[in-house]
Amino acid sequence: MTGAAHDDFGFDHVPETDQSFENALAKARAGERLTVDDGVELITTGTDREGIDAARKELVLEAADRRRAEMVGDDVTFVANLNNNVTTACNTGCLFCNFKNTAHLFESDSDADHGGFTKTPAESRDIVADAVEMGIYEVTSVSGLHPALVLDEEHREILESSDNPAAEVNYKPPEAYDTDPASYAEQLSAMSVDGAHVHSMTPEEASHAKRGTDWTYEEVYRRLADAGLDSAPGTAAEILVPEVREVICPGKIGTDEWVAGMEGAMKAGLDVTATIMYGHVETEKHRVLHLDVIRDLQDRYGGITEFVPLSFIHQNTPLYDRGLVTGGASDDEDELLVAVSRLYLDNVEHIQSSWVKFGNAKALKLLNCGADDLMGTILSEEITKRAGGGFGEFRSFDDYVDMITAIGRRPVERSTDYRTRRPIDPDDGPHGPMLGPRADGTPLLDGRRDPATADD
Ligand SMILES: C[S@@+](CC[C@H](N)C(=O)[O-])C[C@H]1O[C@@H](n2cnc3c(N)ncnc32)[C@H](O)[C@@H]1O
Ligand SMILES: Nc1c(NC[C@H](O)[C@H](O)[C@H](O)CO)[nH]c(=O)[nH]c1=O
Ligand SMILES: N[C@@H](Cc1ccc(O)cc1)C(=O)O
Ligand code: SF4
Repeated sequence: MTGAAHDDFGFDHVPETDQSFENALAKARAGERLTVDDGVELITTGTDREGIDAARKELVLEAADRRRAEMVGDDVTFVANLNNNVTTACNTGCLFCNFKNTAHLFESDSDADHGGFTKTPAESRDIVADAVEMGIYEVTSVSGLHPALVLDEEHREILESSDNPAAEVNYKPPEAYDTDPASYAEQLSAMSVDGAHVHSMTPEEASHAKRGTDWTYEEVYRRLADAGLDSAPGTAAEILVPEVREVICPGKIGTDEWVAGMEGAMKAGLDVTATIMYGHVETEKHRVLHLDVIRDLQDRYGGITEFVPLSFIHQNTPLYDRGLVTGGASDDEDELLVAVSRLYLDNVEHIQSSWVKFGNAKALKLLNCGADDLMGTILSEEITKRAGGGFGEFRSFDDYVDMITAIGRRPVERSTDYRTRRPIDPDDGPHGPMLGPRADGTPLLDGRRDPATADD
């Protein structure tokens, strides 16, 4: 359990099972498909005891580490990428998020100093072009749901012909704002510099790109793919159980809609990732129910390239300010979440360990608890930083090689879809990217270290 008094929320889903820890562990070791009850036993280290049992935890971590080695071997992958968030303007009001700024503050007649930003497509293109020149393979772009953002001009016409667009569909024309973000199509096309892989449009953003129309998610993602989208991030997942979403993100799309969005992306031929954002008000049962939604989706479509555990960063968030939580997940909880993700998601190959959320030391530890991927260089970070995280905004290739070889594993540069992989010889430095459209092995950051990372 995390820093929340679960009783306060009156949740229906509590960690009680008809299974024993020993049975669940035996099934996990044998590679049998786990039930929700099995998952709950493993993630709690047994519902027959209060708190986490240290010896049992080690057994779960060991089983997950072994499963990781069998499924994907000992390589640790990472991608040369850039985060380019287009705008922080958002009215959705998620209580775990401090990335957003209320959209009316961006209007031309507001003189409030909101501290956020909106980029034009030309600005996005320049930022991405610089990073592509440095050698990145992928640009990841996730943003607030700016009321002026539309899928394309046809979408804008539909929204502008609505009688009361602001109230009905969260649309305001670009003229109302200081900066015009243009359309998703224009932003995606601007970021497709020299064929860089564009990883963007979460199901929440796709829902925004579809508002006020009768388009299906598949059609929305097809249009976005035509504009330059290559794969979609499965964020906005948070915890895919309605009673948790009601507390932490009542303004967001529901569980079924999130699944429909992901299905639409996969039907449109795109790869997707899947995430969990945990360590706030949810119980261990909710975590496992979430894994069950992801495993079921992957059984049906098979397009999920990786699962990304995002540990809640609490410091500057409404959930913490309002006393709904007193902190985030403990180290034990992070380790067990990663391990049980590996054991439960028998159909997802890659589990990501995020240095942004965990810091270097814990991110490396998690590579021995079931994870096999260490994310990307990202070069810029806003979501965690604004929430109060302190693990910096980038990692260089030399950082990656040092970290991964320090735990006795082999560093491998990957493409977003993991199909292209380049093992790196640690002795042949300095190291730089080779897979991006303009990459030639020159160090991305010529030996720079992120000041925020010192010795975490
Ligand atoms: C900030 S949103 C941007 C994209 C889009 N607005 C959406 O909600 O999908 C992307 C994701 O960041 C994650 N996130 C936001 N605040 C966080 C926090 N305080 N700690 C950990 N993850 C967070 C959530 O999982 C969220 O879905
Ligand atoms: N886990 C975090 C990520 N993960 C996404 C990766 O950087 C990459 O885009 C993906 O693996 C597809 O190749 N990104 C963040 O900015 N912060 C994280 O915590
Ligand atoms: N946006 C997420 C990270 C993320 C991005 C892309 C992904 O495919 C997965 C996760 C965060 O920083 O919290
Ligand atoms: S998580 Fe996304 S949708 Fe929710 S408030 Fe933050 S930016 Fe907006």
